[in-house]
Amino acid sequence: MKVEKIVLRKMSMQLKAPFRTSFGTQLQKQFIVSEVHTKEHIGYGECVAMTVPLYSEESVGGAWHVMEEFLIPLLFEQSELRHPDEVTACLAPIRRNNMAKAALEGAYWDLFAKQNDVPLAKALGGNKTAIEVGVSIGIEENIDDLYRLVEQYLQQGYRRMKIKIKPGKDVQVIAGLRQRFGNIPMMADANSAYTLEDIDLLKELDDFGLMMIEQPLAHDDIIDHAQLQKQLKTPICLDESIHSVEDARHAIELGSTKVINIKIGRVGGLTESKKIHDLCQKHGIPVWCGGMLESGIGRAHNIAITSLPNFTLPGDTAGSSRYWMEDIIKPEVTVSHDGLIHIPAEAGIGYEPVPELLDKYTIQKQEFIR
Ligand SMILES: O=C(O)CCC(=O)C1=CC=C[C@@H](O)[C@@H]1C(=O)O
Ligand SMILES: [Mg+2]
Repeated sequence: MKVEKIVLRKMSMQLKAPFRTSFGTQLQKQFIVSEVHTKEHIGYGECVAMTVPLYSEESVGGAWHVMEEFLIPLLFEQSELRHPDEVTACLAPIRRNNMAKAALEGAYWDLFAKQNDVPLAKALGGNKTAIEVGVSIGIEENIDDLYRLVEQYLQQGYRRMKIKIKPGKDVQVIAGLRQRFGNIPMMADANSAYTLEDIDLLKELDDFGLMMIEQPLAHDDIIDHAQLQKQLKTPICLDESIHSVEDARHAIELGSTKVINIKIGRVGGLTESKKIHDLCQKHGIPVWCGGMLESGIGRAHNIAITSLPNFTLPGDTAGSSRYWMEDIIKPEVTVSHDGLIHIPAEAGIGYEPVPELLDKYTIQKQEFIR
C-alpha cells in the first residue's frame, strides 16, 4: 500500500439525545475521521476518543496532536506497507495512544481490503454473513423513560439490552426491568462506578440473571475484579481495563473476567483486536464488540470485526438511527427486526462515506502529503 496522502477531519455531530453514563453525559459528539489515499482508493478510519478524557486518557485534541506530530510521520517513513498488520509494528515506538493508532490502522485495513476487492470482514478472517446486535441504553433519570426505551428497542429487534448503572441507580432499576420485561437478555455496565466496598450491593445484582456485569470496578484494575469474580455468580465483563492482548492474558490468568468487550479503538486497532479474539477463543472466553457512539465509519469497522467466530455475544453496534439524525455513510447501518446486521458484500468497510456529509460535519481538516 503506497499511501500518498493522509487526511484528518475533526467532526462534530449532535446525538439524537444525551447519552448518560456513570462518568458523564455526551450530546455534541466530536471525533476524528482518518483517510489514507492512494491513486486508486481511500481507506477510512475513525478515532473514538471523546472530547473530554473521561472514558480513557485520550481525547480528540490529544489524539489529533499525536497523529499529526508522531504517528503520521512514522507511517510516511515507510516507503510501502505490504499488510495492515505492519501498521501496529510501525507505530509501536509511540507508547499507548491506542485510539489515535486505531484510527490510522483501521484506515489502512479498509484500504487493504479495497485494494484486494474483498469485504473488510473477509480480510480479517471473518466467517459470518450477519451479526447479532444489542443496544446500550444510557442512564435515564426517569424509570418510565427507561422502560419506554427498552420497549422500543425490543420491538426494533435488538438481541440484548445493556443498562448503564451507578450507585443509587442499580438494584432497583434492574429489579424493575426484570419485573416489567421478564427474562429478556440483559446486562449492566457500571463504567467503574463501584469498589470492593460495594460487594454486598453487587451481590444483590446476582439475583437477576444478568448476562454479565461490565467493568464494575476501577478502569485500570484486574486484581480487585478477580476478588469480586470469586464472590459473584454473574460473569464480569472487562472493558476499560483491557488495552492489549497482554492485558487480556493477565486478566484471564487471574480470573478477573469471564467475558471481554473488545473495542477496536481502546486496544489500538483491528490487528490487536484479532489477537485478543484469538486468545479468548483459546481460553473459552466469549467476546463481543463494544461501541463508542461511533459514526457509520467506526460502526462499519465494528461490524467487520464482529464477523470473527468468537464474537458469540450480541455487541453494542446498533443501527445508525440509534444515535444520529443522519449518518455520514450510505447506506446507513440498519438492524433487521430479528436483531441482525447483514455484513456488506462490497469491498472494504462496505459503507460509503458521503463527501458532502463528511464536509457538512467537518470542523477542522488537514492534509498530510507524503
Ligand atoms: O456505542 C454504543 O452504542 C455503546 C455506547 C456505550 O455503552 C459506551 C460508550 C462509551 C463509553 C461508555 O459510556 C460506554 C461503554 O463503556 O461501553
Ligand atoms: Mg463499557
